[in-house]
Amino acid sequence: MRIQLYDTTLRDGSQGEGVNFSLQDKLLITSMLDELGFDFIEGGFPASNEKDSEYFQRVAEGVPELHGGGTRPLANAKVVAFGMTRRKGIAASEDQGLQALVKSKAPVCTVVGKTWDLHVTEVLRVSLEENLAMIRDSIAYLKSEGRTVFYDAEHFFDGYQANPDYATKTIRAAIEGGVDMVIFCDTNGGSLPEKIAATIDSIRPHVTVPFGIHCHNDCEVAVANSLKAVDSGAVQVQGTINGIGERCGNADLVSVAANLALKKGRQVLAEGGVGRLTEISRYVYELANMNFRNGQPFVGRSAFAHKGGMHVHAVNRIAHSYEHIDPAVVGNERRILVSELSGRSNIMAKTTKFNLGDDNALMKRILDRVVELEAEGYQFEAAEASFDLLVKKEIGQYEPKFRRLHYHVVVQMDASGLDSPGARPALPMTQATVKVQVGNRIELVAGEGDGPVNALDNALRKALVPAYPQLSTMRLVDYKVRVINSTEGTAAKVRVVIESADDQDVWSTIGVSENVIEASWQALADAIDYKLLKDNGQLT
Ligand SMILES: CC(=O)SCCNC(=O)CCNC(=O)[C@H](O)C(C)(C)COP(=O)(O)OP(=O)(O)OC[C@H]1O[C@@H](n2cnc3c(N)ncnc32)[C@H](O)[C@@H]1OP(=O)(O)O
Ligand SMILES: CC(=O)C(=O)O
Repeated sequence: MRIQLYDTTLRDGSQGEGVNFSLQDKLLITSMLDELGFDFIEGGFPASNEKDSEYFQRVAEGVPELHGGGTRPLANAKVVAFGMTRRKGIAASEDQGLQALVKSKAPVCTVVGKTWDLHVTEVLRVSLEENLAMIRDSIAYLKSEGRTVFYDAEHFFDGYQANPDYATKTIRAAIEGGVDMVIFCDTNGGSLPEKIAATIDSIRPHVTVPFGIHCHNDCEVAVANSLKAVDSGAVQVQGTINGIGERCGNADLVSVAANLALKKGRQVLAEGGVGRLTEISRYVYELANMNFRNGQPFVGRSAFAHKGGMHVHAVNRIAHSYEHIDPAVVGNERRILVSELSGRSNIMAKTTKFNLGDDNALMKRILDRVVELEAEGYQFEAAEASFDLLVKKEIGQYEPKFRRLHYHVVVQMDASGLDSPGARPALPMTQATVKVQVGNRIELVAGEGDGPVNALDNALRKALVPAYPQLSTMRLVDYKVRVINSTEGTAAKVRVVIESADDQDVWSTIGVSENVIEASWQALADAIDYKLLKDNGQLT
């Protein structure tokens, strides 16, 4: 049986700290959710702000095509407008929030209402009877306007525990109002799966309409709770992509979809939708301007990354020995990491592109070198391009493309700006001079930059571009520095990892030294070496 997936990334997800989608972001995410086959997309709270009310007008005109320009109508999903039950003491038809739902023209409206008597009397400060009327009237009004109506029973599980009789009356009021589906919400995220199952079993005889589940993740079990509710008869799961949302977030619909499809044999999404879960997860992180969560189940970069030597040995023989599913099924990929925890199998898997055969002695030599360098502070799992260069050196196929003769970096700052109150000090002047040998030529070149590494990079590139013009297409995209043994104060070693890119590839290189400039030089030099070998076809 199909389980409906109701995405609230654009409403409850936006309630997550630091999350703020622009209108265009919302339209793009809507388009991708629709492509994957999500059933419902809760686009926003039209009574809350202009952006959300405009969203519904724009979706009615069409969502952006993700590949190529133009707009298109939704193909799979229905868009949902969110609001709350009418305010106390007024008719539903007079309530501005409900009017905003009607004005949104969304075919489906979800209204949230109070289940927990504590919230009714102490937060809303209305009588228990008035709250029942607010629920009933609001739903009846939206139904009279021709909408499909879902009722989010806020704090359902806590409310039922506190006063099951009253909680049941609120659900009956929704049904009397003509609701199409009741959604049981674990709003505070404090319930465990056994409470979800027991509460649903207890209320079920009173629920004559289909029901769904909406869980928050405050106990880190929102996905488990959602799956449990499906076992107990829920036909809809509400959640957000990557679990973003208020406080600790919502049930991660990516994991919910994957578990329902792959573990429980339930039908979800459109054909091919499960295979795009990794894509949508990363897309939403990008638009939300959030870092990917490497350890995220199913779709994280590390979800199928094998590091321990014994694991890699086994995975090389039979992949599912250490994988619960084939990563490709959710659009992810297997990765083999190299580190001091590796065995020969990691090295063999990482060097297949060099066609080294199964030369055990060579694998052992490369492994020993990795272990030795990692003991000095290198970390090759973060710098796969430097690992490739290490392999080339160990197999005797490395020819340096340039030789460092000398570099000199100056950072100069004077007292300007310090004397006049309120003035900001000038930026330091940074210059680097680099002397390198390229073939028979000696190049002595100076460069400037925003900081010492930028100046060094500019000078080194300037020195090498005459011999290797392809370096002008390469750029530095990320620079990370980390103190390795911080207890040793200024004598501590630092590890620099640089990410570089050209029009085709992105690669990472590493340097380690007591001196941050020297560590940066090593990583920059490796980045350039890698680019030159790659462009010459010498990395296969
Ligand atoms: C569980 C959830 O996530 S529900 C969704 C929560 N999301 C949001 O709150 C984001 C959008 N919210 C907003 O933009 C604003 O809070 C608005 C527009 C909804 C309301 O703004 P304001 O009118 O300024 O009220 P404010 O936010 O301070 O307080 C909420 C009001 O709604 C009332 N209220 C809360 N829930 C309900 C409900 N289910 N039914 C009716 N009234 C309710 C409260 O009693 C309070 O009114 P009061 O001050 O008269 O007692
Ligand atoms: C409706 C909702 O977001 C909640 O109860 O958590």
